[in-house]
Amino acid sequence: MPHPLVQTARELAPLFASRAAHWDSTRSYCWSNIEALADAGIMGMSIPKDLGGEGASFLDVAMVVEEIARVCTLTARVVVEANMGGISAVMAYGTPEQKAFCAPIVRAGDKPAICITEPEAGSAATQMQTTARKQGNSYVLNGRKHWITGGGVSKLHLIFAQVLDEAGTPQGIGGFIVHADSQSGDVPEGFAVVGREHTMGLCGMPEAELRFDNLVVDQKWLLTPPSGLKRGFADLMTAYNSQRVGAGTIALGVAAGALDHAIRYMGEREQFGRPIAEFQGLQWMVADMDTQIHAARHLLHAAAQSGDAFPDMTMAARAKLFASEAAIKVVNDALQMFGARGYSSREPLERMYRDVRMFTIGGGTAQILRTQVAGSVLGIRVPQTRDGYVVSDAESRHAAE
Ligand SMILES: CC(C)(COP(=O)(O)OP(=O)(O)OC[C@H]1O[C@@H](n2cnc3c(N)ncnc32)[C@H](O)[C@@H]1OP(=O)(O)O)[C@@H](O)C(=O)NCCC(=O)NCCSC(=O)CCS(=O)O
Ligand SMILES: Cc1cc2nc3c(=O)[nH]c(=O)nc-3n(C[C@H](O)[C@H](O)[C@H](O)COP(=O)(O)OP(=O)(O)OC[C@H]3O[C@@H](n4cnc5c(N)ncnc54)[C@H](O)[C@@H]3O)c2cc1C
Repeated sequence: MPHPLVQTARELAPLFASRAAHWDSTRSYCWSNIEALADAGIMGMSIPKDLGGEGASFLDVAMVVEEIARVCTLTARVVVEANMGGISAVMAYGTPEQKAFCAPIVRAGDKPAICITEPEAGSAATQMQTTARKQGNSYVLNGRKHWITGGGVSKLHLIFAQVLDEAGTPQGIGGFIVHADSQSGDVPEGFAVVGREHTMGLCGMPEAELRFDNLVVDQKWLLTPPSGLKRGFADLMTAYNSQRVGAGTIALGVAAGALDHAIRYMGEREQFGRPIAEFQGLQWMVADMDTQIHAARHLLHAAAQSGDAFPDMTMAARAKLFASEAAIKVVNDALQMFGARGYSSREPLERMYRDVRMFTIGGGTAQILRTQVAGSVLGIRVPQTRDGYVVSDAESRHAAE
């Protein structure tokens, strides 16, 4: 039985569809859609009921995301970040104070920003240079983050940093909850949004560069992962697996929306005196598109339900990898079915094509996800640095005997 908010999302879809081209052409954030999402209870629907949320599962969220992504990729990304990734990490690992602080902000319409990537640390995220050095009861953050979705519009930020003790000795990677509202100017000293990318697609979403110059954060805002800071990165990425499922689901939704448009046009457009739906060349394309969409949905739903508190790493990687590559192909084929009309902004296909291209890049590239799946299937560690090593489970058992 789908969560009632799935039906609500379906009902909101025509409104979001009517506005999608506007956000894209004006490169503006979808504030009015967010108001509708917050009123409906979709912002923070995954937050537990005792903290004011709906207690919805990641599968529930995924089903809502697909409905919205069919018509507006931008709004779907907001829904993902308001329910998965950073906020889900806070809800799982946070102190009562951290949870009580963040939950109402998200329920009221904030999409938290997750700040992992840096100019010199993209795929190699563990090589991040941002530091958080202990000083009394605070941490002092210094560094830069790049490609931060929502930088300048998000209020909550989960900033990944190398944690140092007072002597400067590395303790591991931790996440810091920082409230900075650039819209109202309520920004802590030392926090700055220093640039915005001019992107190919998803144009209404700021992709920003942030800089921290001696940003002082009280120690109570350090999100301490359950295994401690030494394995902090692994725990934070475990929570991030939910967002990988979310990102894959956006790609799925865009593909499903593109197929809807293709089916419509195949019935409308006539050539050689008959609807183009009668040509077998296009019928077989439709069959392949439909098959890819169904396969992606099965993988994503299985991933959403896997793991304990969060989706299993391999299931999430496999599902996002498949869904993002399939979606790019499906949207490309849908655009092809429109002929020249697909290349024009009279139809949403050109926007969907630009939007969907991002999903084999953001959230772990297709190459990185393949490496993670391969490591898991082969049962080996697959470090990517030159001085890395590969030790199979069998070898390590042998060494231990
Ligand atoms: C993980 C990588 C950064 C590779 O780095 P390393 O080779 O240094 O690290 P590993 O040894 O592979 O991993 C260290 C440690 O963490 C565990 N780990 C890694 N990934 C996960 C995961 N997804 N889930 C759970 N645990 C994870 C790993 O098992 C190790 O633990 P042990 O030592 O074994 O105990 C690199 O592979 C990588 O993932 N790069 C991509 C970075 C990324 O995804 N960035 C996303 C930024 S946010 C974003 O893009 C938003 C876009 S969106 O719209 O969602
Ligand atoms: C629209 C968008 C939104 C984003 N939002 C966020 C966000 O909110 N927060 C955030 O922290 N980050 C965000 N990112 C950043 C994203 O996570 C990174 O772009 C991604 O992790 C890849 O890093 P990179 O771009 O530096 O590419 P690089 O790591 O420099 O990779 C360049 C190329 O080399 C390949 N490559 C790298 N290492 C290997 C390897 N070991 N094996 C094989 N191939 C390899 C990559 O696959 C890629 O093709 C976003 C990115 C985009 C495009």
